[in-house]
Amino acid sequence: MQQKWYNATEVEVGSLNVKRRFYMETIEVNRLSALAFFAAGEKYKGERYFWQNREKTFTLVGLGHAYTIENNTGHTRYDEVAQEWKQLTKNIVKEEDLQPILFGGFTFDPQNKTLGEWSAFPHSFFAVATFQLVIRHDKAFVSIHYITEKENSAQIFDQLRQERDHLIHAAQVKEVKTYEKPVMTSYQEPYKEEYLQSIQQVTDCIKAGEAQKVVIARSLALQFEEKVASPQILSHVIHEQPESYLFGLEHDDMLFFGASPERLVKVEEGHAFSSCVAGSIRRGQTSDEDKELGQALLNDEKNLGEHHYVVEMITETFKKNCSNVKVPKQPKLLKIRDIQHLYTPVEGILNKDATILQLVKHLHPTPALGGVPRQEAMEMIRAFEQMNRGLYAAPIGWVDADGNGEFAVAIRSAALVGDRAFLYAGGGIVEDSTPQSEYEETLVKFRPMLRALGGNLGE
Ligand SMILES: C=C(O[C@@H]1C=C(C(=O)O)C=C[C@H]1O)C(=O)O
Ligand SMILES: [Mg+2]
Repeated sequence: MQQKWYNATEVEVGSLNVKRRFYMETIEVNRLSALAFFAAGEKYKGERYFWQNREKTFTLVGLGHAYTIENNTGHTRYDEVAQEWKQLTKNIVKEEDLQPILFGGFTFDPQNKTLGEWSAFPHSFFAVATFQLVIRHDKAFVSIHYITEKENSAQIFDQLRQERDHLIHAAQVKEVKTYEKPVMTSYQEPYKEEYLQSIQQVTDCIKAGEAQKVVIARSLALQFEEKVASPQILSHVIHEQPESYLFGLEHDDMLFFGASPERLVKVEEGHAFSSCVAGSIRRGQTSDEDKELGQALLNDEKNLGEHHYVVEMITETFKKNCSNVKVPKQPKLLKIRDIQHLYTPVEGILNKDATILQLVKHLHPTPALGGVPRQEAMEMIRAFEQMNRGLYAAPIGWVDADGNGEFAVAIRSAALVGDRAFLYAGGGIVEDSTPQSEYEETLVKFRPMLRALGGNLGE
């Protein structure tokens, strides 16, 4: 077991300029199960997270909060998080695999005042984990982070080391535990009529020239026989949705989780990447039918319209923040288990003064989840949707202290609160949208999380 140790560094954090010491230690460990590591941290329930990138080359698990950055401000929230993170990490020694990671998300819309399952959730919520597991290209590292105002912390740190060793031991299992799916006792589509009507109304507004595209979403409400545990759900999310970002973020009694195919932004050593994912059709029953559906999607005016707005906006944002911006002229197909989308990757070289959190600030919400023009679309979403999106359709992901990081758009997602779950899905409404087909599109988009939760929609 290779062991690396950093001396404690003293950094000043927060607006009060309290002197805090930031202790960290990282060790490389033999292969272990990320899910078993998450489950072993039961003691930290409410303060855990799980993340895996689309390519499955980077897995991140956090147990316990060494430090959190939270705020409830509006447009300044991105800069505030960036500022506090910079303060916290400015004096630490940085190496790729051996540095603290900040994981969390920004809610979809701080101006939405609708009450519900998200009422207690901060509009920015990020954490540095007490125990952080990183699996990168088959190498696993476990870090302890301890941030304190106390002068003498040697004893506490020793206790954390013991705890870490237990967690690692529990996660180095030969066979990962399998979990049953929860037993669902009720399935509801709240405000279904209002949703169908809103699609008509939004389409009418678009025809009247009030906006060009608006993404309207709705939720499913599920009830289970008993409380559902986070590892139980994550085990099914992991196994059933291999082609996506997988994420789970606990906050008090809630687990927000999902499997999203959509990258908002990734920054790696000065290169920035985004993806335009908009326009949808179901998968075929046979490979011939699947190809036909894909071809139909690539040539469908309505879906090309939905897609085009996203490409235009992301390209424009990249041109303001990057050089060498590359965007293919035609979308490709992105095929995932239940659905196929139109997909256009965008990339560039980040300008010297640009950062990943700035890109998140400018990109969110893209017209894939908000609309065009942005402000008008956001107002219509606030007016028509009978829910608060919380982290659904919002940026979720991580940054390190070097400015690398990745954010997914948290779609195909759900919030689990005790014995209840809320699933979210929507679609891009344009001039020629119809309520019934949009409704059906949301049913397809609910499928992955519904399946993970033990339900199905007549598949
Ligand atoms: C809004 C969602 O997805 C977005 C809307 C899409 C569409 O309308 O075609 C496709 C992908 C996403 O950009 C969702 O999954 O809830
Ligand atoms: Mg659509």
